[in-house]
Amino acid sequence: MNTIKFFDRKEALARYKPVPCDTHKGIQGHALIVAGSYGKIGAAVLSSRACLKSGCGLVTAFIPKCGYQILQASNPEVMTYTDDVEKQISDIHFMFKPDAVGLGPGIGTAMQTQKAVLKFLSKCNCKLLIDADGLNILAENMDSICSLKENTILTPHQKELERLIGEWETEDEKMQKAIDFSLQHKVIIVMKGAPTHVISGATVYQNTTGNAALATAGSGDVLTGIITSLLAQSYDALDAALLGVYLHGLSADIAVPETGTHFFTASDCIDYLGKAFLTLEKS
Ligand SMILES: NC(=O)C1=CN([C@@H]2O[C@H](COP(=O)(O)OP(=O)(O)OC[C@H]3O[C@@H](n4cnc5c(N)ncnc54)[C@H](O)[C@@H]3O)[C@@H](O)[C@H]2O)[C@@H](O)CC1
Ligand SMILES: Nc1ncnc2c1ncn2[C@@H]1O[C@H](COP(=O)(O)OP(=O)(O)O)[C@@H](O)[C@H]1O
Ligand SMILES: [Mg+2]
Repeated sequence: MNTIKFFDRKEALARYKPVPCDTHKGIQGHALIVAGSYGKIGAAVLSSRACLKSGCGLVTAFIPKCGYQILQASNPEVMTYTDDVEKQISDIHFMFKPDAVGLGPGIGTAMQTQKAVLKFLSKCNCKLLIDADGLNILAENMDSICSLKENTILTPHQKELERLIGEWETEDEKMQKAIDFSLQHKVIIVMKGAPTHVISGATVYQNTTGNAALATAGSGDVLTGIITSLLAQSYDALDAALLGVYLHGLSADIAVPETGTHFFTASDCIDYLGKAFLTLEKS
């Protein structure tokens, strides 16, 4: 069994980079969030807002046409590109070079979306995180995994992980299969759960923040936004994954004494992110 390293405040401080006082939005990173479909534009709203609220200079969301007004009204600071198709993504196109892309929350697995994602993956050469339906599409088209750039971040919950690596019988077997997958495909796996493990080849980190309040719709979409933001701000993939998971959990830990567990939603996770970042900035 591999040794597990605990990722705590000391580890987070060692990786955290304060924002330089002479920076500007043009060098704070431009992230692209590819998310949403009819009925799940909320996933795009949450992930793009979390991305912006984690320090990214510019955030653009690529969404189906039906999400335009919802997204612009919910997140006025986020720019949007829309697909030509109304209810789902059919062709991912944009006119700038993103520093990082977060792809998958709420996009569904319609055939035209699958084709669009596979085409995008075959051409994408920037830092990339794949979540949710992006992972489900990958699992249904395993050949395309060869086209992923080294250190692409995958953020599966348990069910999505099973679709990617197959079933397991014990927790040890699950961990070993995830490690083998990470080694074979040279990807970083954020194995979401309670607790979350970040797997980079044979190295496994266990996160030390987070609580049951995160068991609520959209909290994974928020995590996608946070990690993509850190990637765009020039954190390397492993540091972005580790710090993102830590801050996401910490935000919920800070929130819960004030909100309670039942009341807490994914939007609260975003609202308390500032206080989570402050615990690193103040030291
Ligand atoms: N407001 C929105 O627009 C929202 C959109 N969402 C999107 O909806 C799509 C479907 O996501 P789902 O994750 O619900 O669908 P999935 O079918 O991928 O996963 C749901 C299944 O996985 C199981 N599962 C999830 N986490 C688990 C865990 N930790 N341990 C064991 N089993 C677990 C559930 O019990 C259920 O059977 C995704 O694209 C997602 O991003 C969700 O994030 C919810 C909010
Ligand atoms: N009981 C729990 N304790 C700690 N973290 C949790 C718990 N339940 C869920 N989470 C976290 O919440 C997030 C849920 O992600 P996900 O299942 O993708 O949600 P969604 O797809 O609804 O956005 C993950 O980061 C997971 O680790
Ligand atoms: Mg999810």
